[in-house]
Amino acid sequence: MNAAKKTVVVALGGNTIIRDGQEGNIYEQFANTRGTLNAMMALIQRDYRLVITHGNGPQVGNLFLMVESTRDFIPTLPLGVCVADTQSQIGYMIQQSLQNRLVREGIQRSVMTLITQVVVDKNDPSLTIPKKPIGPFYAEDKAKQFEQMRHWKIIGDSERGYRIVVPSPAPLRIVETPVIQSLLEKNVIVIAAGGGGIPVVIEEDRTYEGVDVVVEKDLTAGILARDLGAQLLVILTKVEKVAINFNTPQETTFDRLQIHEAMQYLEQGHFPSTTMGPKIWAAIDFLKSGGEEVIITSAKKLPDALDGKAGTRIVK
Ligand SMILES: NC(=O)OP(=O)(O)O
Repeated sequence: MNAAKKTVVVALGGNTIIRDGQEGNIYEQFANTRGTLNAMMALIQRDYRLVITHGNGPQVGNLFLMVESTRDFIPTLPLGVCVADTQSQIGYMIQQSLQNRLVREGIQRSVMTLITQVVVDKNDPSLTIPKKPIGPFYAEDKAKQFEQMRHWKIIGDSERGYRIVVPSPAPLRIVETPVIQSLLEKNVIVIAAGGGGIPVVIEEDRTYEGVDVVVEKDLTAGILARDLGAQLLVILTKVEKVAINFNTPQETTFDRLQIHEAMQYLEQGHFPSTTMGPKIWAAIDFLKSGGEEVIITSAKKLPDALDGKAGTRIVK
């Protein structure tokens, strides 16, 4: 093992892979996945030990709708299993896309997707409170129709429409952390804890049992980075920089934020709980537990952000 090598955990939003205005079919998802590879290559070229994690909000919502629409003919799948399903599906897209890019560039480095479980607290009240948006955005009338007919809880999400919400407890730890660590020591690029991790609780006899929730991937990325002793956490999203008064004439973006400033803006309500909020929480927790630096930016801007020419850096 090269002791000087630094570890980075990079988190891709599920909506980087299914984009606004697209149908979201698998060909679009593969193309969007390939569109993030320059960002991954920028980290590989800087010789980091690399862990990639990703969201699954749009994908797990679509799968949930597929399961619901066939429930009269085919046995249903619980939400936790839908998370497992999307973790492997998106992991496969990233793994194969990155392997092909490495082959084309003549770089010999293995890539592996790991089925990864995340422990949540059995007594967390959030296990039964729907708050995490998944799946497509609906117009208000369609959303109301779903609420009445299907008894799903639906909320307005980021002024772009209405989405189904599901419970989303806080992640505590990743079950497979030691395996990820040993793969990193062998210089394998690991895709892990996708979709926030497959949520499990620990039973009295220390066994794991799946639960039907979707964990926030930014929070999982933060604890994954913390527990791996990573130096850098990168959160890739739709915007280039963190902003306050977002989408208003007073919008102000940041090149650099200190923890106390990020905390202050969070408390002032600048970062919504379904978009930038979890990214800022993850950044603060990671830095407080030993991380060196967090970069929040878009996949396109990451190469520049690594050189300090784009994105927002959050530091201690
Ligand atoms: N699981 C999760 O947080 O996914 P998104 O980032 O796509 O919402």
